[in-house]
Amino acid sequence: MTKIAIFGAGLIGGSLALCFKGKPGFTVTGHSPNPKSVEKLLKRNVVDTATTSMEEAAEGADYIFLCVPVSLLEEYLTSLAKLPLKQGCIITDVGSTKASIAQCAASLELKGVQFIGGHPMAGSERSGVEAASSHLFENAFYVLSPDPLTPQEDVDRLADLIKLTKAQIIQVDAELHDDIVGAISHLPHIIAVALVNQVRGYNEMNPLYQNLAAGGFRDVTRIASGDPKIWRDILINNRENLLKLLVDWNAEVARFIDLLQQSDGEGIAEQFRKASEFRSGLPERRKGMITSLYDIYVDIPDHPGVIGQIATSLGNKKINLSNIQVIESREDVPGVLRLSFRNQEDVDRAAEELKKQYTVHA
Ligand SMILES: NC(=O)C1=CN([C@@H]2O[C@H](COP(=O)(O)OP(=O)(O)OC[C@H]3O[C@@H](n4cnc5c(N)ncnc54)[C@H](O)[C@@H]3O)[C@@H](O)[C@H]2O)C=CC1
Ligand SMILES: O=C(O)C(=O)Cc1ccc(O)cc1
Repeated sequence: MTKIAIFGAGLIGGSLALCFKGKPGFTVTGHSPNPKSVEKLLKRNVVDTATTSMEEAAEGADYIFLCVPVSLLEEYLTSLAKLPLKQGCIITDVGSTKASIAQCAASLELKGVQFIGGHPMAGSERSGVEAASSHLFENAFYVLSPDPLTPQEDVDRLADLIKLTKAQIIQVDAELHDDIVGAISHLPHIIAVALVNQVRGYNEMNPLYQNLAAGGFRDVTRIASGDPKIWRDILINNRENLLKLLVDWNAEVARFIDLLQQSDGEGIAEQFRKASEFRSGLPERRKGMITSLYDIYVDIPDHPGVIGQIATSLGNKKINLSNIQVIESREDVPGVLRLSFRNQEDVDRAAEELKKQYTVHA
């Protein structure tokens, strides 16, 4: 039996556990210091066994996944290094930053055990094991940041296991990872939060701001709902990169101030053209980062009961909806419904079914 131990089975750890659990030859153990969390893991059937004892969870494990908030990773790795681990055990993590944990691993004496940093580039603004899904990582990138001295066969062994998540594995140096992910994930989270808070301030004077906020505002700010503690840790950990990125962001803001002061319409249009061109080159339907869900959009006439009819027709075909959201709905104007699913198969089946009656944008 290959034993996989998951430390911190929340959104990411729980989703990994679901990818491994039930596969022939594998047994999955969850660890949390909190007895209520252990109980919940067992009740939700996310793991085969669960324990509050770190020693018990780690004992005999072939793979250990550290899935706790970034600020706890080093503490966990340091504690594990003191335990009698199985020879050949691979310890990995899922933290959104990679340089500090790599430095910590390099400073420890890990005898007969390898540490290989990892980061599944998929997730959501939700947290906790309640939001876990075995489909979370499908088609997403999964970064591995091995130290250059790590034997390739160990990296390959971990990669083979991670393939069960259906993610696409890519190796990136830890420092470079933090630089790039700072720009494409951490900075956007700061911008989304700052923008929401700017509008929240205006809304205190006039609640019409909130009422009118739809479409673009919602799309661009979804990630502002991320878990405050998880994001506090990520931003503090990657602060050096983020401070530089925010200087560059200030320059982008200053450019728009300048264009507006000059009423430079051509300059503004040029900014939109360049952005649109780059954005259209982004991978489609790749989960994680900005596009995160399997969504379809349905134009709906604005009359009572239509949402219920759509939900019922999908239910009749046993197609599971993971989320439903009215994006725009005004009197006499067709609204748009965003339907989210857990996998591509459900997206395709739902689109086929709804196309019979509605205009569907997949
Ligand atoms: N949220 C996301 O979309 C993504 C998060 N990550 C990384 O994954 C890791 C976990 O994040 P999520 O699963 O989103 O968070 P989560 O809040 O859903 O799960 C965190 C887990 O750590 C445990 N935990 C929290 N505080 C603890 C403590 N003091 N002692 C012991 N256990 C504790 C929780 O009980 C839970 O099991 C973080 O390092 C994060 O940077 C990586 C990719 C995506
Ligand atoms: O929900 C989104 O779009 C995300 O940005 C998810 C995400 C959050 C944190 C990560 O380290 C990786 C991916």
